[in-house]
Amino acid sequence: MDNVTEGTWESLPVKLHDNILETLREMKFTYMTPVQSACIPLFMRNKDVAAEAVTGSGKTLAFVIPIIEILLKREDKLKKMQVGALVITPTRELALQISEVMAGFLQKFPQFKQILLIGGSNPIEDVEKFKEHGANIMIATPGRLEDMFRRKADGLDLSILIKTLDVLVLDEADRLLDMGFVASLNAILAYLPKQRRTGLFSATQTQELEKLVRAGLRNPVRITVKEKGVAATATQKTPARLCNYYTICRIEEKFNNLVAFLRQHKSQKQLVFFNTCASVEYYGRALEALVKNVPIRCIHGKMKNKRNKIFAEFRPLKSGILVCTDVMARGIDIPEVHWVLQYDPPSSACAFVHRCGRTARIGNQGSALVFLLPMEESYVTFLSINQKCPLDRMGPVPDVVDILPKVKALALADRAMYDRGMRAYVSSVQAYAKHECSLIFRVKDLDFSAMAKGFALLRMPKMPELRDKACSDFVRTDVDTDTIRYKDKAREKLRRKMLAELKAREPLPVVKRNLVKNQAWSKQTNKKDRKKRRIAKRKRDEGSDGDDEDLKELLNDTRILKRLKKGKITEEDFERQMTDDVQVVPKNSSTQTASTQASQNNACPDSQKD
Ligand SMILES: Nc1ncnc2c1ncn2[C@@H]1O[C@H](COP(=O)(O)OP(=O)(O)OP(=O)(O)O)[C@@H](O)[C@H]1O
Repeated sequence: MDNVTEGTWESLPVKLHDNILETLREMKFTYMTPVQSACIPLFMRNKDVAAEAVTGSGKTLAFVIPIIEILLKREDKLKKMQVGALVITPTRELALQISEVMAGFLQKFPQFKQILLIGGSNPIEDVEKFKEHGANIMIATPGRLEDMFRRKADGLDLSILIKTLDVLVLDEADRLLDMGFVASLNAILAYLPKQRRTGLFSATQTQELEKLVRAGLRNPVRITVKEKGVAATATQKTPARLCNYYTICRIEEKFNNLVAFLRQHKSQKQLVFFNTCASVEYYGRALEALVKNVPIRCIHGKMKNKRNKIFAEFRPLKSGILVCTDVMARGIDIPEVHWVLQYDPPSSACAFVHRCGRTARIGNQGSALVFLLPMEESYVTFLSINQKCPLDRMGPVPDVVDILPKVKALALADRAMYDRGMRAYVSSVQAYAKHECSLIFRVKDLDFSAMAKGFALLRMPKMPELRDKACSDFVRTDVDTDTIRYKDKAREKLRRKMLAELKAREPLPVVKRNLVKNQAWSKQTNKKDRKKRRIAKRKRDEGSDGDDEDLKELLNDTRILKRLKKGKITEEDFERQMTDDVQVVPKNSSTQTASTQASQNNACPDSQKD
C-alpha cells in the first residue's frame, strides 16, 4: 500500500510500549502512515498538534496511540473516576468507531477504562455506567458531553473528574467548529484544564480552525501530509488513488440515471449521498423496490437506535448500497467501498471532500461520481480551485430506462410513499436554497416542474418557494390524491377518522400567528418554535422510543388534532405541524396547501451532525 511507507513502528524516535507494538502486530500493521510517523512522536513529547491529512490516511491511530502512551507516563496514576483523555468527534458513528479502535488497544491495558458518550441512548444510563465502571478515556459527541457536565444533580460532577485531563483531541476539528457545534464546544472547553495537550485532526481545515489553532493551542506543530505523486506545489485534498468523476444529466432524468448506474454495479459496494433525511427515506425505499438482488440500507440523522444496527450490518458486506446523508460523510471507515455517488452535491465544499473520502482509503483504489445538472457544471471548476479537487467528466450512464412510472405506482399503492415523495421534494428545494455556493446552485433558476417530474410526484406540492412559479409543465395525476390509502391499517384508520372529524367540526376561532405571508417557511422560524424543537430534540436524545416510528407518528397526529379541536392552533398551524400525516384534508379545502409544509421538520440537511 502506497500510504504505508513511513518505516516500522520500532523506527520511531520515541519507543512505544511493548503492548502497543504487539497489538499493532496482531492488526498486521507493520508500517506507519505519514500522518502517524509525524504526529505520534510530537504528541508524545508534549507538543500540541494540528494535523491535516487526506481522508483514510490513518489519523485515528495518530492520536489513539499517543493517548495511551501519555496516560502510561503519568506520574500520579489515574484513579477509577479520573479522566485523563477526551476525544470529541461530530457523529456518533465516528465516536463508536474510535472507541472500537481504542478498545483493541486497551485489551492489553486493563488499568484504563473508556466510556462512550453519544446521543441516542439514555443519558442517565451513561451517568450510572460512569459511576459504576469509572472512565479514564472519554470518547464523546459534543451534545451528549455538554449534557454530562450538567448532571451534578444525578450524582456525577464531571467538572471535577476532568481536572486530571492530559490530552484533548478534536477529531474532524473543522466540523466541530461549525455553527452547529461551536456553542457546545465552547461550553465544554470552559470546563477543561488549560495545562493539557491538544490535538486537532481533520482532512480539511477552515478559517475557524485557524482561529482556534492561534487562540487555543500552545506552540502547535502544524502537520500537513500531502499526497504522494501530486505536484509539490499542489495540495490536493483527496487521495491520489481516487478516480473522481462528475456526470451531467437533466433534473428529470437524474433518478433514472442513478438507478441505471446502481443496476450496472450490483456486485460492488456503493454509498449514495443525499442532502436531506427525507430524500433518503423516499429514494431509499424506491431503490429497494427497483434495484433487486442487492442489499440496500438507509441511514440518516433522524434515525435513533436503528442507526448503529444498520451501520454494523452494512460494514462487512462485500457488495451493497448504503443510501445516506452526511452523517456518513466524515471519518466513517467502511472497508472496500468501490463507489461514492453524490446524488445531491453537498451543501458545503468540505463535505464533498469528506464524502469522496469514504472510498480509496489507506492506499486502496476507489471512485466517486457526482450528479450535476447542466446549470451546475461550473461547480467542477469551483472544486478544482477552491478544494484542490479535480474531477473528470464521465460520459452518459448507459442503458438508462424510465423507471419513474414505477415510483409513481409505489406512491399510489401506499400513502406513506406518497407523503415521503412530497416531503423529499420540499426538503430538497429548501436544502438547495441553503447551498453554500449559492452563485452556482441558484434556487431561482431551478425548474420546479421538471424537478417534481424527477421526483415522480403525483401532484405539485404547495409551498411558498413555488408561489410565483407557473409550474404549468407539470402534469398532475388524474387520481384524487385524498383517496390514496396508507398500507398500514392503523394509520389509515386514524387518517379516516381525522378526515371525518375535520369535515364535521365547527369553524374555529382565529388564532394569531406571526408568520409573514408568502415568505419561505425556512426563513420564518421564531424563538418559540426553536425552543419547542430544542425540547423535542432533548426528549428524543433521551432515547425513549427511537425505533417505533409509526407509533410515534400516530401519537403525534393525535396530539396535533386535539390541539386543533381545542382551538389552540389554527388550521394552518395544524397543517404545518402534521409533519407526517400530510393530505388529511378534503380536496378544495383551503387546508390543502398543507400537503408538504409540515415537512419543514423533515428538511433537515443532515450535515454530519449528531
Ligand atoms: N499503519 C497502518 N497500516 C495499515 N492500515 C492502517 C494503518 N493505520 C490505519 N490503517 C487503516 O486505514 C483505515 C483508515 O484509517 P482512519 O480511519 O484512521 O483514517 P482517517 O485518516 O481518520 O480517515 P478520515 O479522514 O476519513 O477520518 C482504517 O481501516 C485503519 O484500520
